[in-house]
Amino acid sequence: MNRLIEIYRKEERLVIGLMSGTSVDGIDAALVRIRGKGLDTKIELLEFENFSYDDHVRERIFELFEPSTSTVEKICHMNFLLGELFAEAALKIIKKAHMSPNNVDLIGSHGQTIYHIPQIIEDLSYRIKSTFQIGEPAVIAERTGIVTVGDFRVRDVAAGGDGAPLVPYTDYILYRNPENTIALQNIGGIANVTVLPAACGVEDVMAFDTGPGNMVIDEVVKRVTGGVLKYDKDGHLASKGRVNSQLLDELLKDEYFVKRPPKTTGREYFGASYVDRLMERAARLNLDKCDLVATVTALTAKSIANSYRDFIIPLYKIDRVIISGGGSYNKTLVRMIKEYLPEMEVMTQEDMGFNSDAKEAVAFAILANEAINGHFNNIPKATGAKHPVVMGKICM
Ligand SMILES: Nc1ncnc2c1ncn2[C@@H]1O[C@H](COP(=O)(O)OP(=O)(O)OP(=O)(O)O)[C@@H](O)[C@H]1O
Ligand SMILES: CC(=O)N[C@H]1[C@@H]2OC[C@@H](O2)[C@@H](O)[C@@H]1O[C@H](C)C(=O)O
Repeated sequence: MNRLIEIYRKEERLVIGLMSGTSVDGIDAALVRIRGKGLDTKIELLEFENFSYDDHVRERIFELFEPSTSTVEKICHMNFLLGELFAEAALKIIKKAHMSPNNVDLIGSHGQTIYHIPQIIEDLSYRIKSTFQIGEPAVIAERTGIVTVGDFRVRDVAAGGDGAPLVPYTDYILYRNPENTIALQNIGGIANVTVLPAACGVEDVMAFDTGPGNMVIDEVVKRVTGGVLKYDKDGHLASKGRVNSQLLDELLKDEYFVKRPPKTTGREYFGASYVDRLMERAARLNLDKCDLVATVTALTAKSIANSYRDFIIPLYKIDRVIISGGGSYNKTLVRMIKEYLPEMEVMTQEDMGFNSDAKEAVAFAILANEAINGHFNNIPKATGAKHPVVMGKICM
């Protein structure tokens, strides 16, 4: 029988979700048991691991983000190399679960975003938005023998959306609550929020990127330590510094923070050139290392809090904020968010007994499951798409 029909007919599927985010720390792989579809989806996380990139691979991925260091040859090659690494991650997670590829029905792979242009560019007579994820799903299907769904974002972009954020759809399925309004705040390279009003329908879900998450902090830490540190572990450096309010206020005037949702951003906006300009301003103000790290940590915290005050609180009273992503381990950042939002209960996924790191990989397993069911899996209100679509390209 056609393998796709066989998978389609199953009531329960074993699905692997693969994700590499904007921080480029590694490939998250989650093995999930999924029953049902849409609002009836039930999941059980069976296995999870983050497979770190080695430093050389990470550097080569970073080269692709910058037009000055990227080439078509490097992109062409890395698309296939990452396909191999994603396939390897899938096979390792299967082995860790003491299973074989034959037991697994499906892989949902996000890939690696290397460029994202959510603003409309007028070209010829077309109005073009674009986004680009690599990590060839055909290679994953070939190496694992498992039907692989990849390249999710582009269909939403084709329908007029930003192709992001996509996790709000799975947040809606998994976290909606009849009594409480919940804000799910992810702090990865970029920070994004999903607001699930109490007893919401899918049309009530609000979601957008609030701005930088760890991206600016990581880059500043790399520069002030001469590359010795790659991130501010547990927020240690920031905890020793003092926030410079002059620089913070200047940074918060950025037009991205003023723009109303739906909106998304990425490394093209808050990456290396943004930090070049920021370092120049910091030098003029004579800021020491720890004060600078404290100030950019406050930038993430305050831009999150301001997003709530400007765009969410006028519409909904938030009962609980649940933080996920690597930023939830930065104690200084979490402390600052709590200080800037004193009226809210702020907790982390770990406080709730969940695995914060696995959240996005699990989301791509669910999005793949929806695709196989022919179920719409974007939220037009969050991405700005003109209508719901089924995202994901299927490699048999
Ligand atoms: N113990 C820790 N202390 C401080 N920061 C941490 C810690 N652990 C991870 N991080 C931060 O989290 C980042 C990785 O976060 P995460 O894996 O959620 O990002 P991502 O998924 O790549 O990004 P995105 O969600 O934007 O795609 C690291 O680059 C680092 O800055
Ligand atoms: C284009 C792209 O890769 N965007 C990512 C990025 O990382 C966080 C934020 O910006 C979010 O909008 C999105 O990822 C998550 C997984 C999402 O789509 O929900």
